[in-house]
Amino acid sequence: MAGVPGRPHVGAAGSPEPVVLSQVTKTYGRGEAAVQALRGVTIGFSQGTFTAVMGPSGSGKSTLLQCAAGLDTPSDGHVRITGSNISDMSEVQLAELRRDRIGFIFQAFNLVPSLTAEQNVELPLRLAGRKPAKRDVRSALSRVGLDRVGKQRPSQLSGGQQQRVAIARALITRPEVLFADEPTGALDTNTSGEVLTLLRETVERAGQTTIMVTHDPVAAAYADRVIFLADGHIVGHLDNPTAKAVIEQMTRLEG
Ligand SMILES: Nc1ncnc2c1ncn2[C@@H]1O[C@H](COP(=O)(O)OP(=O)(O)OP(=O)(O)O)[C@@H](O)[C@H]1O
Repeated sequence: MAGVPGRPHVGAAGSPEPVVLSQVTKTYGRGEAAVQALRGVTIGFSQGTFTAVMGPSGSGKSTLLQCAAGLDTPSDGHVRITGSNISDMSEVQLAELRRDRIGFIFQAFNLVPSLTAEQNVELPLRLAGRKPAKRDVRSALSRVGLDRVGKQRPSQLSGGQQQRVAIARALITRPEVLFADEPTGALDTNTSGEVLTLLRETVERAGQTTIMVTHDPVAAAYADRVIFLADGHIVGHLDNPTAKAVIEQMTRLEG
């Protein structure tokens, strides 16, 4: 898994892998209270693919996502994001990486309540000291199907609309990788379908590398690949998953 610093890793299939984990372990706490959340995870995420991460509660899904996104550092092993080993980066460099090259979407939307939809979408650019062009902000909202709500605040929007604003905000910087932690966990079935279709379209249209943690087999079926975690290990994967195949695999893991 060695690579040239600053260049994306190239996976076995010959495609670039903007995110690569090599023998990653993560232990929380010490001594008797220590919890091993990840126990030697090695995986690459190819450019332009959509991966779902599934597994029983406590299997390490969120920890994997946090380490893969540079929000947390592994106890051992290496994480390379867009070609850089995050262990070699300072806090400032990591913050810049997260700001400029990575997008995040969370279950709880995490919009700023006092800002309008447009101002929320502009926020990552403002934080990076860039002046957002109104045209870019409107077109980001338009791409997620929200042409008319730019001046509204989050409390005036439905859950699905709020998550669309969060997606527009995550994509405004054109990040190399989009991480989503349970993005449909707070949405009803129909709205979930709309949000997942939007994520799928972004992968197809913009080649957006997307990694999503989910508990929902129907959501996982929107991905190109599902990886399954159990007890901190990757224990299997499914390519071109169907919800039925995902349910079968999960039943085996939880049984
Ligand atoms: N900050 C922390 N401090 C201590 N233990 C933690 C911490 N974060 C996670 N853990 C533990 O690490 C293990 C993996 O947690 P993680 O949240 O990654 O699992 P998960 O698969 O995402 O679970 P869920 O589906 O319930 O969200 C669990 O045993 C959890 O209790």
